[in-house]
Amino acid sequence: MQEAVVHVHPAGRLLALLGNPNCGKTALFNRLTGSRQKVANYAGVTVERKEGRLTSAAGERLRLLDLPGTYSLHPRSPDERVTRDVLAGQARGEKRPDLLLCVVDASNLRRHLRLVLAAQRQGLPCVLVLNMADVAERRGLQIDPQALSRELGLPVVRSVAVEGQGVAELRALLDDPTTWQVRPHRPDEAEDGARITALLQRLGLDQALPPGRTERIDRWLLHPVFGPIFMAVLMFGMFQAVFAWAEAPMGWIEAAAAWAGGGLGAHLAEGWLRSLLVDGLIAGVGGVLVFLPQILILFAFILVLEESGYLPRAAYLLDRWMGHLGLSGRSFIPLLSSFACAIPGILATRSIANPRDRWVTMALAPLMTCSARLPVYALLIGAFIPQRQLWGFVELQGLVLFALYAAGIASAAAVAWLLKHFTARGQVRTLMMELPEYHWPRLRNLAIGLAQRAGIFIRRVGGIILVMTLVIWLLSSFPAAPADSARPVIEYSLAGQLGLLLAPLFAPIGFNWQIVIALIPGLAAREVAVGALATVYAVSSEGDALAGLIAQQWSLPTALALLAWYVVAPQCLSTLATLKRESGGWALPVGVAGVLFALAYAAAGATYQVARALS
Ligand SMILES: Nc1nc2c(ncn2[C@@H]2O[C@H](COP(=O)(O)OP(=O)(O)OP(=O)(O)O)[C@@H](O)[C@H]2O)c(=O)[nH]1
Ligand SMILES: [Mg+2]
Repeated sequence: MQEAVVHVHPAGRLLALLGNPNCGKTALFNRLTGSRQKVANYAGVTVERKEGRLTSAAGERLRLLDLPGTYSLHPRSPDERVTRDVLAGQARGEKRPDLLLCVVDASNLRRHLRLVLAAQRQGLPCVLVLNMADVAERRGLQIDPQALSRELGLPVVRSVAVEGQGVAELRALLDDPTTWQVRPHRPDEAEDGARITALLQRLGLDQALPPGRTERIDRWLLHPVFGPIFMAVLMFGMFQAVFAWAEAPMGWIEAAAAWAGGGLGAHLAEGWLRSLLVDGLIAGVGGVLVFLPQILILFAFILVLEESGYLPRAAYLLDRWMGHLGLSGRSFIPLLSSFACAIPGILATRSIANPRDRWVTMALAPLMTCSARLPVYALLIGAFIPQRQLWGFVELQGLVLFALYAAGIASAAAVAWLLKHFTARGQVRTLMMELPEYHWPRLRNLAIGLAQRAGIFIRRVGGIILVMTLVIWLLSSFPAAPADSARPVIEYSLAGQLGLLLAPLFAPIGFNWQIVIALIPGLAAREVAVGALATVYAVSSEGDALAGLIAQQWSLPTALALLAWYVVAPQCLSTLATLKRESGGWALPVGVAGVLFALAYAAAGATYQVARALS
């Protein structure tokens, strides 16, 4: 039988947002469609096409595509290819747009207008969105939208996307039939530069802007000596804050879980139901949920860094250093995103043009310490590292957390360095990266960002973590022990038996069988290991908090070995699946998993043996 591919497009005319990176396309998209796509102050935030719906002023329903930013229609990186394909009508399952909304940064017309001229040559109707008008005006640029409209032969709308200015005018334009007409354009690309210069001259916009706030700040933050010092202090302060600020809210969550467990325990008769609810549900899920405050503090820092415009500066400062590892500053932002989660980090590599750099960056992403590791780190640090201050102002626990993140970065550096020697290096690259204007982060965006992260974490806790924790509870509770058993009850259960069976394999690196049990469901989501430990210990003991129990029962070398394991081990199946999808084959995920598991075993083993020898 033959099958024909039939593309069925949803109803409604199709609009697409086109523009250079970081000109505010996604901010406008969110305002027009009510979506909450990620907006941040650096180039290359959007790497996929996203769809939303909007209504015109008169009530027509239309579809709008948000596209990755691009400097030209001759794509150099995978994300730019996405945009080119949509414009050419070659994107799979999508028709060619009926109208382009060309977004430009009004304070940077000379560069941004090039793409507008290129868009006009596509033979599609265009509207020019003069975004960041607030920034341009603050810097003393007076742009007359009507004059610009006459020069370009396009409708022009002044906009401040983050405040919703210009949105109503755009909606109204969509009801005007002339908006949808293709206008004549000049075909010759070679003349674009001269044309833009002449145009800016005629509009009186060709004077060089005096140095603004951004230049003044950068004199310090990009200073060869002061810049790196500032960056180090900033990162260090971030990890200090994660422990220092989270203490109180963590106490509240712990108290709530203990209260719920105690209350339920008192009302239910001894038996499997009580064990399921108290040991499985409350111990397991509460054990993970307690780390929410720390995760949110970490994300608050990351969001402020993203919105302020500091991130590309950090990339710039690290570029030379990354060059020694065979990478460029381009890899910095994908790697930094991986501190939240490796999956968006791997997606962000689409903005890297060089294929070799791209796959190396993807391979390194799992080594960056994702937020799912934070609960495990925090649990072990809380149990084994005393709460003490060094030199009167440094929290020891925060220092150890900083060291663990640094260890992840150091192992990534080591792998990158090895890869540099074993793979063909790409050609020498100079970092071409825009340094955006600094912005004050908007409180509203920050709150939305944090609420989204909290939502993701709570859904994980209520979903995969809950399910896995209950599975662990089942496996650790059945089959039940005989009435006259001499050994601990849990050793009769399936989980106990499996753990005991696998334990010899992990004995050389200091793991006991309880850890082994916790690591297996940890493959589904790293935090599950914490919930699983909480459940395994709750089943086999009475009521103490997990941190206290493991502090009694594990040796310090065992705890350090587990930390070392967690720094390196590629314990997340969804990351490996993303690696397969983005690299288009099995070689990368299988290679990464193999190498990193071997490294994790070696690192944990070395840590264990050294710590034992020293203690
Ligand atoms: N002051 C000001 N800031 C804006 C405006 N529009 C967007 N921004 C900020 O500019 C930055 C970039 O916005 P995005 O919407 O992520 O830009 P984008 O064009 O989607 O960027 P890519 O996805 O990387 O191509 C963010 O920090 C926004 O908050 C505006 O009109 N005025
Ligand atoms: Mg975007």
